[in-house]
Amino acid sequence: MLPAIFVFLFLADWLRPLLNGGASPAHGLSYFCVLAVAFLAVMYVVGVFQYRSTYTSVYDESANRRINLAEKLRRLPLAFFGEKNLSDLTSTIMDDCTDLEHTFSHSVPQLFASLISITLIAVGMCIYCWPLAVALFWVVPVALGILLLSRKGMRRSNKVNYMNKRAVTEVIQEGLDTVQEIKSYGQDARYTLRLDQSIDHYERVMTRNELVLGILVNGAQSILKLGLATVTTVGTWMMAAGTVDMFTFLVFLVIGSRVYGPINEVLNNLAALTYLDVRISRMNEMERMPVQEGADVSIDGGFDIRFEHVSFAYEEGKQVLNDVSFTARQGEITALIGPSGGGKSTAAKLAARFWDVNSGRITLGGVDISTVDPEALLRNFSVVFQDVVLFNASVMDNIRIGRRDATDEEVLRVARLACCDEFVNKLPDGYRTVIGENGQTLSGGERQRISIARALLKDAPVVLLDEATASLDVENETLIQAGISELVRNKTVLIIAHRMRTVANADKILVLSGGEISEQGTPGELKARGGYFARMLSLQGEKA
Ligand SMILES: Nc1ncnc2c1ncn2[C@@H]1O[C@H](COP(=O)(O)OP(=O)(O)OP(=O)(O)O)[C@@H](O)[C@H]1O
Repeated sequence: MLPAIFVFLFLADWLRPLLNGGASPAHGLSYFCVLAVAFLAVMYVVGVFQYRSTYTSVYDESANRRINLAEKLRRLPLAFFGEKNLSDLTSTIMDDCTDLEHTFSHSVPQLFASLISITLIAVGMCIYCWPLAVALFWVVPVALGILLLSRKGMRRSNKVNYMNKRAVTEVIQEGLDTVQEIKSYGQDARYTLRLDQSIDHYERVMTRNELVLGILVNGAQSILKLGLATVTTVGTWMMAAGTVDMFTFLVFLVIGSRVYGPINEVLNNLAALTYLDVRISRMNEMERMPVQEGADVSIDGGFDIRFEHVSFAYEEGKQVLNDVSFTARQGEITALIGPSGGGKSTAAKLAARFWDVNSGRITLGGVDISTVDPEALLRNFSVVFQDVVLFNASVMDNIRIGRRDATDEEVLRVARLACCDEFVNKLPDGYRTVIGENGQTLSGGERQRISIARALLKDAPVVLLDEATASLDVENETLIQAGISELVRNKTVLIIAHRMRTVANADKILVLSGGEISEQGTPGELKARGGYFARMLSLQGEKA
């Protein structure tokens, strides 16, 4: 905008007298040098201000958006993560936010700046000589019209591109996650073919969509070029008719050669804005997901867990638990056993409100857990699953996750109880050794011992042990019993195990089969009844 004004002032002062054969210019070159410097200074100050207000605020906003999305994810029920691909969620938080950030820091400010300067120039030119202004600017609404009319198609093709790109990411992610299985079962060629096909498809569709987009944007930009031709034609005709002077005609030609640049920017930026729709709708989808609500109440009526007529299905029509009722008492060990897929892990996860029940209710110390905030509820739980998740940190820090403010001595005590000493002492830096992503440098049994140490450190009143010792050999399982005994002392313990020797000391055993409780009682009672437990005992050659 300012350069155009400068050019106009200079031409009006220096060229008009020359062309009209009149007086000499009113201002000398030095005046225009000072004016140029002043204009440059104003442009610089405005630029800095614009950078600060636009970029800084956009990046701040972007950081907040990422934190809000991550915070939202944290509060979503686990069901959400079961249905979603994790790489997809990461892409939404990182890539989509980056796209939004880039568009709002670059395209949107440019779009508004260009629109404002074009409007001001157009108004100025209309006041100066409206017929030539019409000849110069008639192309703008036509070009914008073409682009706006094709927005629906652009949105559709952007969505297809986006989905195809996500599909490629998923195939790559799956390949990385399952590299061991792919190699073991000789699936390399099949996997590579699948990856090739999905990349090929993505490229083909994207090239076609880009071509369509290119034709539309270039078509609109080509229309713009007609503007200069109509200015030349109308200007020449008006000069011949004596209704416009040479200087005015020249001003329009000069402005005409400059003004279409910003208009092209507007067209490009408008096209870029259509890319955002699908990204914004994905973020909105995430933000609209219902979170698990509940009050931050402390449980003070003991820690008995009661299942009252609980039914649950992960997917509609596929019932996993059916009218299940039982009580796991504080100070007792309640064991859940039964055939694979019977619903044992599901029951344990429902008790910790990883999912919400479909009907019936679960109470902890008499409080309906669906009314308790999941984080507040989990403060009462120590959980040891078979699939242990470890962080890329030292052994010490991985155990300290159980209780962040634990001293080194407390961490070492529980580590010893969980029999971690034996393998940790062989690591190069002992408890300070960083164990790699998800503890990849450790064996299954070692990872499980760290997980038990974590639970010991947390010392919560309710303990869930889901196949907690399944990765340990009999010798280590026996060794670790001291730690487990300390972990479960005076607690409400729900233990899931396939080895009958692991549950032989339980106070109560529940057999979950087909989502229903088929047997319950003490180990002695169940053995005498000759049902599932007794059969398993004899199959595994163990004594209750
Ligand atoms: N996240 C999930 N989404 C959908 N279905 C699931 C999910 N987790 C488990 N299921 C299904 O629920 C049923 C019960 O699974 P669950 O893991 O509770 O059984 P389990 O008795 O613990 O089995 P196992 O002894 O083999 O660990 C199974 O049919 C399983 O396929």
